[in-house]
Amino acid sequence: MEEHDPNNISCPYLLDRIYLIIFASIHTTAIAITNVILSLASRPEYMQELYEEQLKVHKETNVNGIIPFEALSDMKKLDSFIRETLRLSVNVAGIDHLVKKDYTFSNGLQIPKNCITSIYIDDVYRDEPKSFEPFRHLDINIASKVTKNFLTFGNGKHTCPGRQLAVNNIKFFMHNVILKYNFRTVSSKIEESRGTGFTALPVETSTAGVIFEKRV
Ligand code: HEM
Repeated sequence: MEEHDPNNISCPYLLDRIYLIIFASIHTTAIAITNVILSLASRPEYMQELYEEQLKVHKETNVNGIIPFEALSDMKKLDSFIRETLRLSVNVAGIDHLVKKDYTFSNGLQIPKNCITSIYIDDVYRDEPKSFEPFRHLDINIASKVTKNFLTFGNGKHTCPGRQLAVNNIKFFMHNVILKYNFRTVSSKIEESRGTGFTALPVETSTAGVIFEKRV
């Protein structure tokens, strides 16, 4: 791909970039939604609590069957469930960055310029227990909030700028699915994302079946 010259805007260059962002944003959000569906289907014991919350939000806020954007902040339990799923379904390593100048860490470890580094994300998450506790983040109520031990959306200068949009989409989607269906895994067991190398993708690799039953 050609280099970007701010004094001579190239339409093909910009379109290439936009195409990449659209592709990446849809793919990452779809993976996250699949993880949340699998996560809840694996733990149907939380379904009723989440259903009651969605029903309350729907009854209190819907206008002609449509809920307003502001209603998203009333879905505290759903938000926490999503964050806990995102916390525990990340890749073992990732968030690759190019080192732009020689760098020495405080412990003496040196990384030369032009190296590509990956973060050992799995290790960062050991700051908190690895057990799935869906309502651990109730006080945060913004599943996209970046903290030192929550790296799903990266951190620092290049933190994902689409994270709020992604979480909003996941919340709207889950709100509607929970209101319409009861669902559980075919195996009645917890189905995890399956790792391929250091990545964890539910979509391509998981063969877990999920049964959806329409609510009456
Ligand atoms: C659940 C969904 C998503 C996940 C897990 C995700 C994750 C990430 C991660 C880990 C990064 C790298 C951050 C870093 O280098 O520190 C990133 C960057 C980025 N994301 Fe997302 N993302 C998601 C959705 C989206 C959406 C919906 C959009 C756009 C509408 C988007 C646009 C971007 C862009 C433009 C960057 C590059 C930022 C930069 O380099 O400064 N992402 N994302």
